[in-house]
Amino acid sequence: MNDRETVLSARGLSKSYGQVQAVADVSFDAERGRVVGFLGPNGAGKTTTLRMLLGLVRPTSGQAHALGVPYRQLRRPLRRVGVSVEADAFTPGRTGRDHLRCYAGLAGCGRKRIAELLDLVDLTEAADRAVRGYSTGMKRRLSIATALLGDPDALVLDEPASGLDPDGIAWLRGLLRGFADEGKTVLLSSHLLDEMQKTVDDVLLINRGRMLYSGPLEDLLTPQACVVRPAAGSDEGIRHALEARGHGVHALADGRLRVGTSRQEASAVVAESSSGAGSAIVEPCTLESEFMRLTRADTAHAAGSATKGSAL
Ligand SMILES: Nc1ncnc2c1ncn2[C@@H]1O[C@H](COP(=O)(O)OP(=O)(O)OP(=O)(O)O)[C@@H](O)[C@H]1O
Repeated sequence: MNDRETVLSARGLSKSYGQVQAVADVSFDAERGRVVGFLGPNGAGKTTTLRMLLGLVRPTSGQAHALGVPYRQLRRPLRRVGVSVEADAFTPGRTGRDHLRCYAGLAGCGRKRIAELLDLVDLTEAADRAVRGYSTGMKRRLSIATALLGDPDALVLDEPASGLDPDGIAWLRGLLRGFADEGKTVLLSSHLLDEMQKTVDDVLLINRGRMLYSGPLEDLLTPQACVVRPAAGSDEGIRHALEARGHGVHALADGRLRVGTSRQEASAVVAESSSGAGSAIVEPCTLESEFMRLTRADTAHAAGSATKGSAL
């Protein structure tokens, strides 16, 4: 197998629910050895796409493949693609250990693997308690253990970090990195952008069901752009100074400005502006800044098109 082997893929995937276009013509490849973050605002279409990939939702059009075939055609799927998409899908009266036992047969593993995984997700002590008494984070850990049971080639995880405490989130980051470093593939959705910036190799960014960006994180975080945080009262002056020099400026949700030039150039413009040096902090782009820039621009574009359409 070569390094750039596609493990999970979508081609022209679309899904409509009546008038709602949940996913529109989405294509991507998640490659071997990569952690791929699937990001987007609420209602963007992430869960619907993951569910189509896993054969849980039938696409209106397009195809999704796991290891070269539709997920439902995989033989021994738990050994190929580990899945955590509904962290609450447990029988409440069953213990954590019994839950894993139910899937162990399908995953082709025995008691030893169950004990190892309970240990890995820090549930050994709680293993013989009913899942109904588990906290949200404990259920999430059990769901992750279930995904890992068959020692699969790939993991598909929908918001795996939600409900985990800070130690748990750091643990998950290490787990996913180690998994990818073994040459396996992770596709995960999350709203925790700082965490995703520390975790992922590639980014899929979706908004209104459409793919806005698909590629390496490092290409998204280009040094040819930066984030300017103006001091109170300086924002208008700094914005005008940057725009007067021909730099594209996008206001982020929290008053910061995402600027299409290097940090060095932005710092020089700030220093020369009427507000003067020290009136703003200039920082590198982050996954959060690029997420906000791309999704806000796309949403504004859609709103503009809708207004134009209704005026006709
Ligand atoms: N079963 C369904 N019936 C009708 N509409 C649906 C259904 N499932 C999803 N949708 C709609 O499809 C769109 C995408 O939803 P989806 O759950 O895929 O988004 P998401 O990106 O996972 O959102 P979140 O970040 O909030 O979990 C939304 O408008 C949602 O209301």
